[in-house]
Amino acid sequence: MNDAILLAGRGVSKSFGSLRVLHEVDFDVRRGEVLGVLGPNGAGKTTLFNMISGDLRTSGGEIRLDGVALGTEPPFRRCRMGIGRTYQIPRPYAGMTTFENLLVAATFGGGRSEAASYAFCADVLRECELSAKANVSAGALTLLDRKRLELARALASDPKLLLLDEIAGGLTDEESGALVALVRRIRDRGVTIVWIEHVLHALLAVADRLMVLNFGEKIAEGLPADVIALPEVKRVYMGIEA
Ligand SMILES: Nc1ncnc2c1ncn2[C@@H]1O[C@H](COP(=O)(O)OP(=O)(O)OP(=O)(O)O)[C@@H](O)[C@H]1O
Repeated sequence: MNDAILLAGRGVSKSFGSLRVLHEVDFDVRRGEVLGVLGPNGAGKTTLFNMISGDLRTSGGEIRLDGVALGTEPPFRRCRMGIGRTYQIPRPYAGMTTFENLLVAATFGGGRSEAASYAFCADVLRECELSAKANVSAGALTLLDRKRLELARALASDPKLLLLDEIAGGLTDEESGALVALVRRIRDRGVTIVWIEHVLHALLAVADRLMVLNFGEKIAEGLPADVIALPEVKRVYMGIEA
C-alpha cells in the first residue's frame, strides 16, 4: 500500500442498463490534497462520488480507502470509515435549526455520543462561520449559508476525505471567495478533498491537481495550469477549438 494515497480507484465502471456512464476510470487521491474534478454535464462526475460514498454500487472495478477495499459497504459505514460528502442539491432538515442539523450528522454519521457531539458541532459551526445562525431554522438560511451548512454537515462526521459536489454554483464572486477560503482552511487542517465544480475560478483557487472526465472516461489529469491548457480539455469542457 502506498501511504501517500488515501483513496484509489482502479477500473471503476458504472452502467445503468445499457447506458455506460463510467468506463474503467483509474484515479488516486493523495493524502492532504485538493483534487478538482471537471467535466461537461453528464460526464459521470456525481456518479463517481455516489460510488465512493456508497450511494451507488460499482458495476466494475475497485475503490480503496487507506488500502481497504470499500466493496459493498453501505454509506453509513463508509461515513464512519472517514468519507464525508455534500450533495449538489443541499439536503438539510429544513424544519430543524442549523445546530440540530449538525447534531444529527455528528451522532448518526460520526458515531459520537450526543454529549460529545455538542462541543464538536460548536467547533464545526465556528469553522464554517455559522455560529450566529446556530438557532436559525435551516430552511430560512441564505444560499451561501445553506452551502456552508451542507459542508458543515459533512464535516460533522469528522471525515478524513471530503467530497464536495458543486458547492460554488449560484453564488456571487464574493460569496464563492468566502467558500474557497473555507475549503482552504479545511484542507490546511489535514482533510483530503475531492471537489467537483463548474465554477472554474473557485476550483483553480484551491485545487492542487485536476482530473477531467468526458463521457465517462478520464481524459486528463495533472497540475491545474497544465490540464486547463490541454487542447482536448479546452475543446470538451470549454467549447474552445484549439
Ligand atoms: N440513477 C440513474 N439512472 C439512469 N441514469 C443515470 C442515473 N444517474 C445518472 N444517470 C446518467 O448518468 C450520466 C452521468 O450523470 P452524472 O450525474 O454522474 O453526471 P455529472 O458529470 O455529475 O453531470 P453534471 O455536471 O450535470 O452534474 C447522465 O447521462 C445521467 O443521466
